[in-house]
Amino acid sequence: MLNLLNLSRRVGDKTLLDHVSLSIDAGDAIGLVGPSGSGKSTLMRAIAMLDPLNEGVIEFAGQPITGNTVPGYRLKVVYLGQRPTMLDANVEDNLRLPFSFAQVAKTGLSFDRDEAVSWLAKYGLPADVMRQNAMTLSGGQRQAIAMLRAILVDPSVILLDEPTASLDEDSIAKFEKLAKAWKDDKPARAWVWTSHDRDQVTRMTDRTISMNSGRIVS
Ligand SMILES: Nc1ncnc2c1ncn2[C@@H]1O[C@H](COP(=O)(O)OP(=O)(O)OP(=O)(O)O)[C@@H](O)[C@H]1O
Repeated sequence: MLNLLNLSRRVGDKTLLDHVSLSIDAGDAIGLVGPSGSGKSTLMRAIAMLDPLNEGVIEFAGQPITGNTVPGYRLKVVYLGQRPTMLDANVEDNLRLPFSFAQVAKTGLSFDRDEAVSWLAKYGLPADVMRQNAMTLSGGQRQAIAMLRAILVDPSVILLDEPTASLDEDSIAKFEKLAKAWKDDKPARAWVWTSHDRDQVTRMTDRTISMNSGRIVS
């Protein structure tokens, strides 16, 4: 589904990614591990095409992604970081936000409130949370809303970059359950998940890739 070929990223004289190649297949659940500073976030952001590359090609569904194919690709391959940005607005407005983007409108997707409410319920939140200001949510709830905002646009791959690093045990369990519900819903869905918690990597992924110094080492 997704082929990364020889991705390199340099900033000044520093090499952040050094000729990284990787295939992500439909249904994959990949754990990306490595010491702090080894390049995991840099690789995840590169896969999401959020940062420029000096070298390399990203192919999605057999097509190299460049120029006018990038915006559509960004809807299918989505990055979720540790502290996602929320609008100072209610949860519903936050969930509706992607649907105001021209690129999403082009796909014909529209915001489905009932679907949003059913995902909230899977996380254990009642429908009236839709009216709550997102700034008043707990860290775990905010992360769940950020995940739902991604899910509602129907991506193929989610890049989960230490999504639960700052959460308590209960919120971690609920987030993992929500993520599993998304993945199990369609077998072709895939994720790459970075975490310093080895137990979480074991729970949430089928194969592990290790990075060091901007390279995949195993
Ligand atoms: N924009 C940038 N400019 C310069 N150096 C950067 C930039 N972004 C990241 N780096 C450096 O690249 C290296 C890899 O950073 P990255 O955040 O990808 O590591 P990581 O493996 O995700 O670490 P952690 O596990 O702590 O999150 C680090 O040395 C970091 O300081």
